[in-house]
Amino acid sequence: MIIEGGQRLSGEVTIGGAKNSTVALIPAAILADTPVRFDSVPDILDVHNLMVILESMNVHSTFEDGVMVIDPTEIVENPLPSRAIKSLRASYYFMGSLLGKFNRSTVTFPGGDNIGPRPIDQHIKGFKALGASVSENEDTVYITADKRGLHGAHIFLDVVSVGATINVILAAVKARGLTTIENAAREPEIIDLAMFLNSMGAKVRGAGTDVIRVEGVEKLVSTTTHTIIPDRIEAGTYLSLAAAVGNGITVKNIIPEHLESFTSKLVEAGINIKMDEDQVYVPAISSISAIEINTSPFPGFATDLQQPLTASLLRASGMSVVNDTIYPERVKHVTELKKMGAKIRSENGVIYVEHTDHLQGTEVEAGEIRAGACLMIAAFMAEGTTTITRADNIMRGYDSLIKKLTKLGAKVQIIEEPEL
Ligand SMILES: CC(=O)N[C@H]1[C@@H](OP(=O)(O)OP(=O)(O)OC[C@H]2O[C@@H](n3ccc(=O)[nH]c3=O)[C@H](O)[C@@H]2O)O[C@H](CO)[C@@H](O)[C@@H]1O
Ligand SMILES: C=C(OP(=O)(O)O)C(=O)O
Repeated sequence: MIIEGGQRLSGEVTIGGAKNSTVALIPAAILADTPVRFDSVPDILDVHNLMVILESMNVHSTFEDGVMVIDPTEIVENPLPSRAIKSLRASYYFMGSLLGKFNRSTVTFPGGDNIGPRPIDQHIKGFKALGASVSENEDTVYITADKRGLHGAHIFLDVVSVGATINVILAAVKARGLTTIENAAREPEIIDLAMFLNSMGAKVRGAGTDVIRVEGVEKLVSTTTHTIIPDRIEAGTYLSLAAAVGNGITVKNIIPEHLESFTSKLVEAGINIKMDEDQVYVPAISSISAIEINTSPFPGFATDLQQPLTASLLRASGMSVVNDTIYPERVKHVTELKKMGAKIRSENGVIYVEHTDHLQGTEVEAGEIRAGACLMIAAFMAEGTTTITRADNIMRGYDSLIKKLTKLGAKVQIIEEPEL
């Protein structure tokens, strides 16, 4: 990705469907006994890779103008394509959905972002509680239920995990009896998944609270289109961009409640945002105050938004402190920002951001999706040209990115499209 820095950006940007919902909804779709239809599907690399995985199971899908139709009625059990599986962390949701569908699943341990260790012990604990046996061989996980299939169970998650909460819901939705998940994650994407499953006849209650009850049903029949919620992380990224280089930017199609921990930090930094029912306006900013950020599970400040906002904080007077308690090793952006001249350092997982007058365009690497988003914002702040390598990491999760940025007046291009 090549970016010419130094211009102020302005205008409107419309947020797409949430990546972290979509990557759970697509694996969930194979549980259905009918075709399913989603709209507001983001045009991102993760979605195209998930379509490759579906096709390998003879599940045909189409994707046009944000509408995706998935037909799982002819699904067959096949080995999953390891390159596509390893391209995104969320392919681990096929563990839960294949287990729910066929009473067994074999999934290569997925990749995902380079953000530090990403254990799945809580997912495995949940599958075992539902009656499955689990074994691992190198990078493959084999999960099998006995002939009677999965049964409901009481599961207390030892850590608040989005991934484990979703995987247990997927496995439990067709299991015999009642499953109770305690200490469940409360992210909006979990509510979105529950709404989709319930629209097909599932009985998932309590999503959005820390106790979720799933009563197993035999059939899931889709009769409506499920509209995916707006991406709060994409919205937060454009809001960070607006704080960094905006000359008046409106971010449209948001759910303000999903962004409260983030927008309250903007307010704390002295940014005079104007919040409406489903959009937020950020005026041109003359000064930003230093702030402290601690990430935590929803409704706390999202781990996925510490990096984009860190770039904007280089403008702040004084020293900001960013502490990612979810993924303390998620500091890939720090060394790259330094190459651009940023006064920033990380010590024991805590990032210290000092006011930086001048950033210089250079070559930097997007080590993971949100580190990439941070570098993109820094590139717009910098003088001269910045080349971001491994930009495929950014394209994993930002809908129609080049089109949206160009509309705001950005000079940005991708010179080599990522391969599927
Ligand atoms: C709670 C939280 O902020 N979750 C974020 C996390 O979700 P993601 O689903 O990746 O991560 P989890 O919510 O599952 O993990 C949260 C924490 O629990 C730990 N853990 C998780 C599963 C497990 O079996 N064992 C275990 O110890 C993880 O190492 C991590 O420290 O990253 C995603 C991608 O950036 C974000 O969209 C999510 O909002
Ligand atoms: C880390 C992220 O994605 P994933 O969990 O898909 O790797 C993210 O969305 O910031």
